Amino acid sequence: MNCAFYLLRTRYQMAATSANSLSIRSKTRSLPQSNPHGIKFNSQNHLHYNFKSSFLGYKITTTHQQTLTQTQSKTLKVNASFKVAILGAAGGIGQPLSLLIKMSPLVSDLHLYDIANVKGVAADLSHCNTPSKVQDFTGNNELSNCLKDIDIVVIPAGIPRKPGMTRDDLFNINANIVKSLVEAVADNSPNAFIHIISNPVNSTVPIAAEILKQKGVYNRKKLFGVTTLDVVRANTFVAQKKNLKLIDVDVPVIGGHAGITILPLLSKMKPNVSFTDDEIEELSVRIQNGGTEVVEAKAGAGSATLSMAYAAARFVESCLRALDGDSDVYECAFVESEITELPFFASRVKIGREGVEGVVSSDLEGLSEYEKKGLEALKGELKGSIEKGVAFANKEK
Ligand SMILES: NC(=O)c1ccc[n+]([C@@H]2O[C@H](COP(=O)([O-])OP(=O)(O)OC[C@H]3O[C@@H](n4cnc5c(N)ncnc54)[C@H](O)[C@@H]3O)[C@@H](O)[C@H]2O)c1
Ligand SMILES: O=C(O)C[C@H](O)C(=O)O
Repeated sequence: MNCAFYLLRTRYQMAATSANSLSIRSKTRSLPQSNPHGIKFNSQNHLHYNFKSSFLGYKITTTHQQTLTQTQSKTLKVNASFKVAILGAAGGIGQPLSLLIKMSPLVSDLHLYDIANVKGVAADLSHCNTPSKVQDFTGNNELSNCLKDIDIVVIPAGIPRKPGMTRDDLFNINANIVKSLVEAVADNSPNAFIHIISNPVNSTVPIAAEILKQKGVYNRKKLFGVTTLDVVRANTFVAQKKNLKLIDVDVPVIGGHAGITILPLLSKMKPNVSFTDDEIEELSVRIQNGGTEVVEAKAGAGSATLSMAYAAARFVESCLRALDGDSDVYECAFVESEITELPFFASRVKIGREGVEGVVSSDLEGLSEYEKKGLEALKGELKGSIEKGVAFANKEK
């Protein structure tokens, strides 16, 4: 099975640390390490790497890399020891995401939960000869079993947009779905990393935080709004526009995940590329409207599912690497943050075994005039969405 996934790997130096908030400043920064790769599973479930590369960007240790350089081909034993649960696994995102996570060599157990049609999805997926054991769960009675001893919970449950809708139009239905699922996560896997995909992310993440607080198990380091798709889109659109090798392109995207709250930082991208003002405007608007572009093309049949599954799988894989002890994992995510005056903000974060170890605060320094204006313009909308989520979670306490 050959797949092409990309690893974003950057190096930063920790500048200041405190118990609750780390600030990371970029000092030396390598280009993204994005290696297309070939991977095979043999009959013992050992992985056979064809190149100096790995599944979904799983980073091979230096020792392994040296060995691989010498032999060009080597069988590695990878410890499949992490348990992942997907809530909303039978949906448009849930199904391809489940497949991508089923391919991960780091996952021992894959728990699929949905209110409908999940049995067939799990039966189908379970025939793939990759390490993880797949189990299906449905209905409230099975949710707690689904969530026992889970390391990462991914939540794509909820309704998608139709043309003409904003993400905020999904609030009334999805807020309740996220609330009830996060309550179950709090009761059954309070130490898990939680990845929220359900829109509107700018509100559903604050809802999740409030629910976890009410349950007395909130750990700000382990709650993530998944904004990886914005980065994936930015990398793709910029590489196309400037005729760059995709493997080299790394565009940080900050703020939130809706309209103007999505702020790509073209001045901070790698490689260092110059843009005309028109190019900056055109690219920024396209990245901000990427979701709408797909919603309109699907013409009522939903929103991005395949690219979202790809992006979410990349984020899960990064967190698995962090849990597995990789100390060099950076991704953009919407997290509780002190990088601005807003309580939640998407930026690059360093992820470790215990979750967010710090935010890359230097990304907000030295912004272009266009980015500075964009940053100020997004704050009002993002603040409103965060407050709406917090108010919802606390209204019936
Ligand atoms: N964060 C992002 O970048 C991003 C990108 C794309 C889509 N999304 C959002 O992801 C969500 C899902 O999109 P989709 O296209 O997969 O939708 P979908 O309708 O295809 O799938 C949603 C799934 O959730 C299930 N579900 C509903 N209520 C549930 C509950 N209480 N418990 C468990 N499962 C439940 C449904 O049965 C369905 O299988 C939407 O809210 C969409 O806006 C976010
Ligand atoms: O646009 C949407 O509604 C789905 C998602 O948030 C996206 O960015 O594709």
